[in-house]
Order: sequence, then structure tokens, then C-alpha cells
Amino acid sequence: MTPSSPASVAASPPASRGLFISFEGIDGAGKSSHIQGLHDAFVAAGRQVVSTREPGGTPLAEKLRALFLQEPMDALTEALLVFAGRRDHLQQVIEPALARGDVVLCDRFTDATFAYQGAGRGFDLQVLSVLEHMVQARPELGQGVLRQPDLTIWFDLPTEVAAERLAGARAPDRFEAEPQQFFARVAAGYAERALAQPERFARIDSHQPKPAVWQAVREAVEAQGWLSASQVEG
Ligand SMILES: Nc1ncnc2c1ncn2[C@@H]1O[C@H](COP(=O)(O)OP(=O)(O)O)[C@@H](O)[C@H]1O
Ligand SMILES: Cc1cn([C@H]2C[C@H](O)[C@@H](COP(=O)(O)OP(=O)(O)O)O2)c(=O)[nH]c1=O
Repeated sequence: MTPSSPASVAASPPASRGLFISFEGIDGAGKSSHIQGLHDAFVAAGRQVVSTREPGGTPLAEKLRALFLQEPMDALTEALLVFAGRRDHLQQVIEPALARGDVVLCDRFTDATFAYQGAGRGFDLQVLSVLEHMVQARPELGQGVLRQPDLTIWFDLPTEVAAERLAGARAPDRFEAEPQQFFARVAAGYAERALAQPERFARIDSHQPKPAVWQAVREAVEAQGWLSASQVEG
């Protein structure tokens, strides 16, 4: 039997497939509260996990994040900065982790750009789509194939409830200081993205007590067959 025959391939232990999971929602929707819980659940299931975030995730992208969150700028500059950081993040962290077979948990990804810069700021969605195609292209898999999350956990919450949760919780950054109408547009932007790519979106009703939200998060992941039922509380 040659080393490359199917039987000899099957004889080696199956490598885990890398999983890319993003977390989205308006500010205050409650996603940060559950990322650590999911991290722990995957570790308990024997997986290597990389928890990361956008904007940020690499030394360069974290520098861009600080500018992005604090300095006044127009929507095109916001989009260029966030996609520049995303490119570095993909190359330095996300793609290597997925190639190793790790689970990547990413606090926000490109859906946030469509929701915040696109729907929130009113910036041209086609330009965002061009940037998305440049930054996330996977030419080795064919023209037009993009790196996208395998699953996007979307925390959906009425804007007024998110505002109440955030009030006094932390010093607002440039986005958190926006009025509720801005977040209503952002929420509509997420809904539009979820409608366009339903196969990878799991909508979580975040207007529930934390344990119920955690249960819904776990169920969304288990529905993909990625975690066995049991283990770890969020
Ligand atoms: N289900 C919930 N019910 C009530 N308060 C919550 C819930 N989930 C999160 N919070 C609180 O709301 C605030 C924002 O939550 P956080 O997880 O930081 O949101 P995000 O990361 O989406 O901005 C925090 O003070 C957090 O403790
Ligand atoms: C990834 C991304 C985030 N943002 C915004 C959303 C958030 O208001 C902010 C930072 O996100 P986040 O890290 O979720 O903030 P926090 O840790 O304070 O909850 O950046 C964009 O406007 N566009 C993007 O592409």
C-alpha cells in the first residue's frame, strides 16, 4: 500500500477542522458576557481555542483599534482602518489558527463593518463589499471565495434595553456615545446581513436573563454538532 492511498490516510487520527465563530450585535447586547463561557466549553471538549477580537487581535491592529475608537474620522477612513487591521488579523492570527485546526472565537468581524459603517454611518455597501473581497479573498479555493465565519452568533436586543444596560457600565467610546437612532440603524444592518446569509447566522434573543442567553448560545453551537450537550456554565 502506498503512503498516499486512502487506507493509509484513514489510518491516521482525524485532525479537527478549524472553526471560525464570530460574535455580533449592537453595543451592550451582551456578547462579551458569553465568549469566555464558550471558550471554556470548547476547551472542555478538548479543542484548542483562540479568542480574539476586532478591531484588533494583533499588535498592529490593536494600534489601529485605539485610533478607530478615539479619533474623529469619516466613514471611509473608518472602513479602511478596520479592513487594514482585519487583513493583518487574518494573516497573523485567524488563518494560522484555522490551519492548525483550532477554534477561533472572534468578538466582531466584517458583519460589524456592514452594520456600523454601512447601515449606521450610511456608507456605500458596495465599496464595503469590494474591501471585503480584497481582504478576505481565498484565491486558492477559487475566484470570489471569501473567508467568512462558519457561524455568526448574533445577539439581538432592543436598542433601548442595550442603552439601559450600558448606562453607567463603562466610559463610552466614539461608537457607544452615538444616539439610539444610530443603533437602530446598526441593528437593521445586522438583520439585513442575517437575511442575506442565513446559513451562517444564529440569532440569539438577548432580552432574557444571562443563563437563558447562555443556553441559547450553547444550543446554537451544538446544533452545528461542535459541542456535545453537557459541561460548563456560562
Ligand atoms: N442577559 C443580560 N441581562 C442583563 N444584563 C446583561 C445581560 N447580558 C449582559 N448584561 C450586562 O450588560 C452590560 C453589557 O454587556 P456586555 O456583555 O459587555 O455587552 P457587549 O459585549 O455586547 O457590548 C454589562 O454590564 C453586562 O453585565
Ligand atoms: C469590528 C468593528 C467594530 N466597530 C465598532 C463597534 C463597537 O462600537 C466598537 C468596538 O467594538 P467592541 O470591541 O465590541 O467594543 P466593546 O469591547 O467596548 O464592547 O467598534 C465598527 O464600527 N466597525 C467594525 O468593523
